[in-house]
Amino acid sequence: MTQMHQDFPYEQRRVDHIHEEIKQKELKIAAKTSHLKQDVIELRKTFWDDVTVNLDEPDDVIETEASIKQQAELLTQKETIHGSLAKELRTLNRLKDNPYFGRIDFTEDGEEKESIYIGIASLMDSAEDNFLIYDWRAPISSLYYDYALGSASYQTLDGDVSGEISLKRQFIIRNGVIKAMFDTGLTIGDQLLQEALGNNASTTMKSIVATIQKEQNKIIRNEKSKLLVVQGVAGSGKTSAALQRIAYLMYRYRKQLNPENVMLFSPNPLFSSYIRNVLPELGEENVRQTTFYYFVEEKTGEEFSIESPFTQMEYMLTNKGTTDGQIRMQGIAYKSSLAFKEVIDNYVACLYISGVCFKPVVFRNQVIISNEAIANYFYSLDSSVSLFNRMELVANWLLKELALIQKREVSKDWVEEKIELLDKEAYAKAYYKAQKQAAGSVVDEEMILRKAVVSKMFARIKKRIKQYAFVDVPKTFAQLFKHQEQQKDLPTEWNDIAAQTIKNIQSNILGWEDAAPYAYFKGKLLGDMADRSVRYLVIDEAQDFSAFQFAYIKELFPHTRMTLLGDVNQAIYNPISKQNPLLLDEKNDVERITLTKSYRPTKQLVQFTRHFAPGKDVIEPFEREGNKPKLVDVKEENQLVEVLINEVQELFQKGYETIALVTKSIQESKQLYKTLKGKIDCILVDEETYTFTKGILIIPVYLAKGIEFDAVVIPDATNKHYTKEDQILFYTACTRAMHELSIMVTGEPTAFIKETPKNTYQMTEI
Ligand SMILES: Nc1ncnc2c1ncn2[C@@H]1O[C@H](COP(=O)(O)OP(=O)(O)OP(=O)(O)O)[C@@H](O)[C@H]1O
Repeated sequence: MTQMHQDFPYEQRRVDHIHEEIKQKELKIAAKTSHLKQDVIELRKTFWDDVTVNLDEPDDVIETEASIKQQAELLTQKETIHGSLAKELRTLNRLKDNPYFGRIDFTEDGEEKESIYIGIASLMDSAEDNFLIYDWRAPISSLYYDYALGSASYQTLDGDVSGEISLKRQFIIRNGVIKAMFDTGLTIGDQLLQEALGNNASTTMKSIVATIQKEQNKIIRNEKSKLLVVQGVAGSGKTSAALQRIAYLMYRYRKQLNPENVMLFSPNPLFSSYIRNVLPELGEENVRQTTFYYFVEEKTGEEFSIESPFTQMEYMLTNKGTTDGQIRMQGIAYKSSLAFKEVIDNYVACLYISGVCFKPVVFRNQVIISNEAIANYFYSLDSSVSLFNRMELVANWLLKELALIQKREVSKDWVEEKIELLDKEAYAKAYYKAQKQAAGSVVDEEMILRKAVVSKMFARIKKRIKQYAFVDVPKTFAQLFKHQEQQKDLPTEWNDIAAQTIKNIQSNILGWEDAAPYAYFKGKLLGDMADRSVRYLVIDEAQDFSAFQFAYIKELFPHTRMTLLGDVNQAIYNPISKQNPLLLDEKNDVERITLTKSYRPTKQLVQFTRHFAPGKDVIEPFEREGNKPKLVDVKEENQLVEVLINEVQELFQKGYETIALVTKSIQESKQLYKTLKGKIDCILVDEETYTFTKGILIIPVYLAKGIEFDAVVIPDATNKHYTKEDQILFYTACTRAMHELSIMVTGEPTAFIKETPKNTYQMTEI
């Protein structure tokens, strides 16, 4: 019997003991909670009994206010305690089934040996003296992730603690029973990781705390740099590390950090729902989560309908050969660059002297303040004052002018007609107000009503003025595309790009490539508050952000610590350039971490896909065995559908639960769905799909990004379909597979397969 087996009875007894301790704690908390709940109900019922309400004198009012405040505070205090007890109960409940996953025996220099058990939360003994379980994020727990047996150290706020690890043990505990335990000499033993990765893919991402790898732990616990940039190959655990990092930060700064202080940009709503469970599973609330699309849409306002990145992608995929497509492609590349940001900055500098377009103030279809008058006032102000500060001065001036006009309007004839049209309620309201204002003196009822009518009509205009609606931002932005001939490094097709952009703006449409530039420009013109509430910003799939977009983000969050995670091999939106946020040559306060090991796929899948990875990075497989990818050459094109169906059914019979037919575009997905519908039970995933389900999914690669499936089938991998330019798309599609990959061709396969050694895949001819 091995050492591990010898300890089994001891370890199971310990688990049982912990189970008992937890039950006792639960009982105590339940008793406290029930008292508190009773208190809260009672307090709500008798809230007013203990409040002395007296409104006779100003002093009495103040006293009454204080008394209500005191009572409310008491209620809030009790509710908060109740909330934190409920949270504690939830944590205990999770620990009851699976109290811990690891143990290390650590002898600190000069101290006695201590057994440290590591789980998803800390647990103290009943005397609150000793830790029965340490939270995986506690400083001492980093020993488990970072070291094998032997000398080891960890950091605390008081300095480094060093010593010796003499045992490292892993557990799989379910429902309070130890299912397996392994002693390991390596950092984190392969067995547990093998078991985690060997399972079927899940429709929601799982936390990886039990098997975090050393290099991932560096990302999770990084605290030094203001900007942490992680380049990691497909399936290396970037998203997993990002989420565990957020959980770590929430724990490390639990006194200072609220969920609103952390923001996560994820690639699309489907992906957001895919990762939504991870933080709650770790006992943390979800943080602010959005996509860059929604973020920008909020900034641009309602003037435009903004094209989504997917529609842009679809346009590019289906219009590549057309003249419009070529022009647009050049436009996208230019508008993604820092050179374009400079063009905007130069244009904004010119606007200090002239050029901002204004809209007239209109009342009852009449211009009451012309746009020329507004422009004259704007440019009469000191030109050293920023544009947005001048906007505020203009707004104040307009409101004053409006007050004078409003006064004049009150006695005009049209008001009488409006009074007659007032409904009973409005009439009564105005009358009541009049009575109150008059307080005993003679009431000029008509005058009061006139004022009420006019004031109501002016209220909307005033509100719009306060929102700077008098500035014609779209028109001012469009002008940028008219006079740039003097700019250096303009793309050759600039005039056509400009014409395309102006046409879109005039139709109230913003192409995705114009969305961030417009939002940036609008912020320069009208003012955009730097967001100080976000202390940590995590950007997943960062390679899909253009240099322009990232520069904009940095201006909006000047004091925020950022973590960027991505893979240059998967940059499907932007042609990868030196300006890509992952490659930016930032010197100050930047730390870079590279992940080269791919955990998602089997060894055989990595040995195949790494031959056509677009970059030159090293890609190491995790040693998990599986089948070689399958290349199915269908000789007769009309048999393709039947072969495809057989392939999918075969995979299904093998027990795979998520099988994705990954296509290049949504157009291809829709076509395939039409063909297969009724023949097999399949689901079309498009931009409107917000949750991810098991089954046979038909999905375009740009929506499958970041997600994984048990098996991936590429329905058409011919060289006509995946040309040289589609390397990133093809690579991204193939790397979504965890266990199996099947590639179909009818004719010549794509060059990427042809250049891959034949011994890395199995070829079948049908
Ligand atoms: N340390 C780990 N322990 C267990 N599973 C892991 C670990 N690291 C990664 N994985 C698993 O590997 C898979 C890929 O992880 P993840 O999606 O985080 O990678 P990624 O780098 O974001 O991938 P991609 O860039 O291809 O979208 C997931 O199933 C994840 O649970």
